[in-house]
Amino acid sequence: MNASFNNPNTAESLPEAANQQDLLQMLVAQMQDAAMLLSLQGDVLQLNGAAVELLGYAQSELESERLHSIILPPYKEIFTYRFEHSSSKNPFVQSALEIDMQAANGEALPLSLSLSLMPIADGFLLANLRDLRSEKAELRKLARLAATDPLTNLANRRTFDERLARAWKMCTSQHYPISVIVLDVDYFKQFNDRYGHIRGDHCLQLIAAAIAQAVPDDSCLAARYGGEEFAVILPATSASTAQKVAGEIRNRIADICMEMEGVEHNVSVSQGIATEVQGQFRTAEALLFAADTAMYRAKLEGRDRINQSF
Ligand SMILES: Nc1nc2c(ncn2[C@@H]2O[C@H](COP(=O)(O)OP(=O)(O)OP(=O)(O)O)[C@@H](O)[C@H]2O)c(=O)[nH]1
Repeated sequence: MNASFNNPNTAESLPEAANQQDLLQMLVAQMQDAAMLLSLQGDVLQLNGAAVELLGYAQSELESERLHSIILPPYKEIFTYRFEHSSSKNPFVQSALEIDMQAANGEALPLSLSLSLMPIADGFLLANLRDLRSEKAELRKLARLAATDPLTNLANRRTFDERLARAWKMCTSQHYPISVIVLDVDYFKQFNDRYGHIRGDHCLQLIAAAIAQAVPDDSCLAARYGGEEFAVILPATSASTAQKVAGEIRNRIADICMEMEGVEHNVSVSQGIATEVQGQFRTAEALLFAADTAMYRAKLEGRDRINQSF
């Protein structure tokens, strides 16, 4: 194909098209949005300027290619099949579909792709490409915000509940133990009353960081469960290992020293642990409730201690 490529940003009238196909190519070249002209079988015939800019390929690099050669799984095989079976009687048309396409620099570009039939001669497909990178980044940011407690940066209660349900299912189906630790800051009302809520907030941040550092790996989750209450999920973790994690949290919190009004102030937490090993808890909620009850026992027994539910 030998279309004359016009500058899409000027209002100069198009040169007279010799035939409909030339006219189609001229129109594709004029489009502001990224577009390609394809044969019905997906051969790339033309990229407009916006498509060259988006994908980074020169027209000549894709001319002998088929569109599915740069579509990434899971749609690669589907597109290969659909193009192979595309004909003027049964063209492969597609409304906006989210796919990943390989750009010239190797990057996987998330795009919305639609394919429309241009009924000229035996037929062409017009592929419209919309860049979804900023939308995806925005969605990831929103998902992160929705999952995180803004004060401490730990997971929030909703994330905790979802992860506990998933971890419970995985561990009980595989007959792995699963442990939960519930932690509550001791005498925190007094702290707030004496030093104010802003210092109280800073204290919660330091405690959250200490808990996060004590959590063994990414399979575990530390969350802010409520005001001054935290919780940790330890999948595939026995009661004795959970006890060690709780001990590590206790040590790290003991190291927190906030100097206020010339006085050093230490904080402590009461912790309750519950572990599901052989079907003693029927649900994840029952396991969490047992850890919470164990934590309250730790409070009653004097605070700054770890209580295991049996
Ligand atoms: N600064 C601050 N304080 C909070 C926050 N959330 C809850 N609190 C405070 O945490 C305190 C909890 O007090 P209580 O439930 O009476 O418990 P406590 O004083 O820690 O006593 P025990 O738990 O019995 O050891 C209250 O004063 C709440 O206002 C928060 O986000 N920031």
